[in-house]
Amino acid sequence: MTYTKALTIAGSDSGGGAGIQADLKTFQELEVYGMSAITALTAQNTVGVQGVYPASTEALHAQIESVLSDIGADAIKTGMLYDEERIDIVASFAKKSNFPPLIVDPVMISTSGTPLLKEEAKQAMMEKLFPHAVLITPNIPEAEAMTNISASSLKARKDIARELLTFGSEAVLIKGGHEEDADEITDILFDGAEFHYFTSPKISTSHTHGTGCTFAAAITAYTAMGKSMHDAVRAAKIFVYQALSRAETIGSGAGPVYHAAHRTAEGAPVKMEVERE
Ligand SMILES: Nc1ncnc2c1ncn2[C@@H]1O[C@H](COP(=O)(O)OP(=O)(O)O)[C@@H](O)[C@H]1O
Ligand SMILES: Cc1ncc(COP(=O)(O)OP(=O)(O)O)c(N)n1
Repeated sequence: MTYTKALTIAGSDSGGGAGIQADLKTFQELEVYGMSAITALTAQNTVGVQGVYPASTEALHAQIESVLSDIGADAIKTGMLYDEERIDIVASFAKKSNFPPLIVDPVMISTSGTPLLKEEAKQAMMEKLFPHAVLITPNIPEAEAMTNISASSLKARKDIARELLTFGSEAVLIKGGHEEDADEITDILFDGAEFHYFTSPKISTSHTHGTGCTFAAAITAYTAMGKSMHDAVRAAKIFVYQALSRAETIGSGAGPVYHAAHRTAEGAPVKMEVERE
């Protein structure tokens, strides 16, 4: 048997709910061999982020080099990148012609409010990394921060997707998890030709820690398996819905999603629509 392999380049969450830990749990659950290159350590739990400790640039470069020069990967995901120096390192690998499909989750700030990317590195991420990505996966605050467009309507989100696509990724996925006062949540995938809408009921829970990381990691795993972008997003949306629906109280704050939920869940109510540009 040949393993399907995926690499995550991201920060470590000591609490185990987001970052590298969420990514590796997701890869394992989907039977994808997971590897990691750590950009920064965070001291983090369900209440918040108590400390951020970047890995040296030398250490980051060496981790990626070690993994890719020997084991290789069928798809790669980025999460917390911390600053421009670390973005430059990832971009120096990503620009190589044989680099695997890259999914960029443009992590900027934790839900608890701690910056995970330096403000001045935002532009570098957009200009240096997005052109190498098959997909970028901003949530609503990230999409707004990168475009200065308020994502308050469907029309605005479509405009945001169009603008973000100009940075050169093959597709843009605007996640709707931060939609307030909604019964349903819609994620919008745009590839320049079509808008795909993925809608599910909004699960009423405060235990949403790690949803974005888990979603992007599942997309990466399905991409590594060879699924089309549309099919990878659909399957990942089902995976994260199931994980959210079984999130339990761990710690005293926002608990993590439960990555093993898909083992016993019977599907998920995800609707899909498509619209031509
Ligand atoms: N309360 C919820 N109910 C159902 N799905 C959710 C909920 N919150 C987030 N999601 C889904 O989880 C995924 C991650 O979205 P989001 O929470 O916006 O990302 P992030 O964690 O980066 O802020 C998306 O597929 C989104 O639709
Ligand atoms: C180390 C680390 N990386 C990323 C995040 C953000 O996680 P995400 O799943 O996007 O969202 P929240 O868990 O913050 O809602 C993180 N917290 N830590």
